[in-house]
Amino acid sequence: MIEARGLVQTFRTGRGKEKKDVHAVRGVHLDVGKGEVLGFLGPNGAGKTTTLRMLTTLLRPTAGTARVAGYDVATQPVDVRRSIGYCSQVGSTFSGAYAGDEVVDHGMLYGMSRRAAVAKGHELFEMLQLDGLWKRMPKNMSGGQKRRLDVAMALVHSPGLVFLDEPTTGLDPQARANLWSHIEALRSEQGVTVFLTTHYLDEADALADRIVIIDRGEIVASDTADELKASVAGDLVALEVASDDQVSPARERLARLSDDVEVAGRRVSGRVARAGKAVPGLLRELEGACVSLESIEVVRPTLDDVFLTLTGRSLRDADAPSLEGEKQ
Ligand SMILES: Nc1ncnc2c1ncn2[C@@H]1O[C@H](COP(=O)(O)OP(=O)(O)OP(=O)(O)O)[C@@H](O)[C@H]1O
Repeated sequence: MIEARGLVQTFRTGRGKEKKDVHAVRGVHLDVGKGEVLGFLGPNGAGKTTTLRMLTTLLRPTAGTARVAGYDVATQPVDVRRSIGYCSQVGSTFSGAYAGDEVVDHGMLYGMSRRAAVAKGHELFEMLQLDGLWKRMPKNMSGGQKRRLDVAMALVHSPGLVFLDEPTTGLDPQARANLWSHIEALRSEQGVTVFLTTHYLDEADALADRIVIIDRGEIVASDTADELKASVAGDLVALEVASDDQVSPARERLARLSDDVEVAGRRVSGRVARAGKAVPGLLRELEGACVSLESIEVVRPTLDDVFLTLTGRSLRDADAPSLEGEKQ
């Protein structure tokens, strides 16, 4: 559904001597298959929206090519737009008409008949739990309802591929969870391919089949959340032994599985690849060495651990301000 090769976007900012190039996206390769939910994750300013704007034909790439839904973004933009749905980060600007009429107008803009757009609109209102709000003006809706209306607008013409740019930013936890279940249903019930940008780790973790992490305009990782976590960080295994003389044998057994064992009092911990598989054997060995445990904790790494390992920075704190290139 999406095939991007070497996408580049360089913005020229400032005037006269203050002219600067901002290298927002620096050679992005991406492949997204049919029916896949791709989580496009990165800190603020990493280049997520810029990449998405190139893929949706809103911005012409400085270099590189992309095919979206089978069409070239540079030479066949109208075909691309007809084939996709797009929910922008800022949301739609509504005209002051009723919510239902907004959706119908949007569908007709894509060439649907009024009757087909009304029918599809009602179907989407039901699916997105907007029933009863057809004749409500969007300005009188809650943030969560408005965001779901944005999604309805993106879906009215039944695209097979939908781009959602930070769809849950600004929503309360309940509204976020609610929108997640709708996004999940798009894929599982309707086979829609979803390209989702987010800077929420839990969102990418919960929704995406595959996660692509972008940092400073470059892709630094692409895999399932499980594989990313397994390959980079390893699970943290923490043992609490029953007495001081058991620390040493526990440390020795854990060191067979982990390169970075740490000891703090009676707590012995270390990162272990695929701990779910390794821990039963470890427990048997500890028992054989007469080590008795007060507790054992296995903590799975987060996507933030992955980002930290890849870039040396935390995704939570990272922003990507230093994209500016040479002064012109
Ligand atoms: N029109 C523009 N002119 C100049 N610089 C721009 C423009 N649009 C974006 N940028 C810069 O390009 C970089 C990437 O921005 P982009 O909006 O793609 O990031 P993002 O990952 O979507 O961030 P966020 O999560 O904050 O939305 C940033 O440094 C941004 O300031």
